Amino acid sequence: MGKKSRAKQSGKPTGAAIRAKKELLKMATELFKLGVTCPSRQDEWDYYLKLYNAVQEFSRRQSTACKGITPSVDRESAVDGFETWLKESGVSWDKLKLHYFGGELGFGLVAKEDINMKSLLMSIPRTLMITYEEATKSYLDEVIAGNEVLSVMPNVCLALFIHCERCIPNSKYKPFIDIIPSKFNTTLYFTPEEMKHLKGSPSLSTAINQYKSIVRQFALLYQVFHSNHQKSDIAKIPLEAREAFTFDAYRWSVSAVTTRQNKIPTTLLTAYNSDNDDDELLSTIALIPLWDMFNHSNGPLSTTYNVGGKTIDCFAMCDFKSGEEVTICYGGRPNSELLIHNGFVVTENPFDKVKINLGVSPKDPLYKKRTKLLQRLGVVVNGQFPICAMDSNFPTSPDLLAFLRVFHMEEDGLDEWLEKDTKELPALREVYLTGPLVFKADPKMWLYLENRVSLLLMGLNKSLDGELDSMLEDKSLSTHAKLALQLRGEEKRVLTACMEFCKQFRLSLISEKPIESFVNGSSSESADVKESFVRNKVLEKLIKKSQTDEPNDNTESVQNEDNEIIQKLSAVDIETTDSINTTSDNAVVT
Ligand SMILES: C[S@@+](CC[C@H](N)C(=O)[O-])C[C@H]1O[C@@H](n2cnc3c(N)ncnc32)[C@H](O)[C@@H]1O
Repeated sequence: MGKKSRAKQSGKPTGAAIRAKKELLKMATELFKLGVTCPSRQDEWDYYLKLYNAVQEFSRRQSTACKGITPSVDRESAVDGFETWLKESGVSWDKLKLHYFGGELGFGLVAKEDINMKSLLMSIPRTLMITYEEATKSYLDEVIAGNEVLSVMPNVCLALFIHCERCIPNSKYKPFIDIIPSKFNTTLYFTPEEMKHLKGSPSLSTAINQYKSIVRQFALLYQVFHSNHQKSDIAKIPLEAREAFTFDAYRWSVSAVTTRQNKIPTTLLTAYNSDNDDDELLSTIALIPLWDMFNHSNGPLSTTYNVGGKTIDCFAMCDFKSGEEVTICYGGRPNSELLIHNGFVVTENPFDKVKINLGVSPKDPLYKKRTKLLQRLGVVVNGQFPICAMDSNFPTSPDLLAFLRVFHMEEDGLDEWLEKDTKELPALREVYLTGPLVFKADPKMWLYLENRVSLLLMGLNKSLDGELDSMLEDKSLSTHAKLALQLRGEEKRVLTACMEFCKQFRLSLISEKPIESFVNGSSSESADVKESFVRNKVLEKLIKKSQTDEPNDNTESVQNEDNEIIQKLSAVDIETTDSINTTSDNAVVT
């Protein structure tokens, strides 16, 4: 008998298997290095393709070298087992039944009878939930405590714990895990062909950053599992979970967390002062069976945590007719977050926001003074500011207004505001200003924002060409591609409304009171002419730029232009924190 077959028979790894594992470990190190790279905005698409291909290559090698596979269960056949498990655990949900809607929605809950607003729909005991606290008390305890990433990232721990429980055949959570979808529509599941439909949207960078974070976490955890598997903290993690730790398995658990997790109070609650309003200290994250089968629609939050009974209690957020789908509200999330973390987009979402990058250039001669005033206002000098859907409010946030006003101040204005008492500073955050506080530069500020937003719109419109509806009906496009297009369509709606608001607001400012200093000694009529000249000049340059660049963030290279206004159109690269950015404040009111 040869060496190879003897090794096979004894169950010991062969030389080839050892070499393959070493090779994978080396590749994981490279993947990690690639995952910590920070590409510039211009390079991010190429970077994403490189990272995506590296992950594909890793997965291909891993699937031939390793025997571990994560179990995959058909959801519909898991329903009976799930319902029996709920019944045996004493969960009562008599007014509802599970229903499979198919398509994007998957499962949901339907009313078995007419339901009145505020009636109790279900109570789920804490003992059935998969929580971060449970993970820290499990076979993962030592590795969580000893690893610098895991010890500070509960959502990563929860994802890892779910992965492990999914691999353990006799897990107590098996009936729950079996009913979770086997695939998701989060952007982690997008191919580059699908992701490319996000080009032009500011959400592309966020989606790429999210992908990058998850690759980095995967590569790190792979190394932890495989570089020293004899260490006691690693050895106690079930072998089947370590063997089946693939990128596909990790993105599944991450997506299970981001689409289904919620905050509940920590069991350490009594250890803290109950007056403490630091939410982070008081809450932990959990996957809540059955409650996580509710789909989302807008409405009031209607779930509470019952401290005495240790249950989450969910109440009807409105009346529902028998046979109607019963939904809850996941909270006020913008569409870009909904797509990236939850895998869906809401049409005319009143909580929608589109982020724009703004920053004061260090080359600005007034950089120090602007920075000082922004710091006094508690507003970032370089950062992302949201443009909000007009449905519920103004498109601008108070911070954005304050930033823009400081950004447009002349030196004497900056000096004046720097001398003011802190109590007076909030005026800079107001949309409407009256009396002596009217800012001379406000029309210029609204024009700037209008230009900045029209620039984003130009990027969004590229390849959308006003034909969104027909594109969404195109049967050759995948669900993911359509979700990306839908997101861009919604972002376009938000930005168009904002642009119109800026224009109307500026015109009303100019028409009510000609502002002399807006342009040198001019009347409001010549101010308009000058404005439109400047605007056209800005747009002309930006169009030129957007024709040669990736349309993601069109402002970056105009930073060095000599035109005063163009010079101010600066953009910054913001690295998102290392996180799996989970759904957090969905609906449990603690
Ligand atoms: C907490 S789960 C709800 C149950 C889920 N439908 C299932 O089949 O397991 C959240 C997921 O449901 C889907 N979903 C929820 N509300 C939706 C909506 N309004 N439109 C489209 N999909 C929705 C999304 O895929 C989301 O990630």
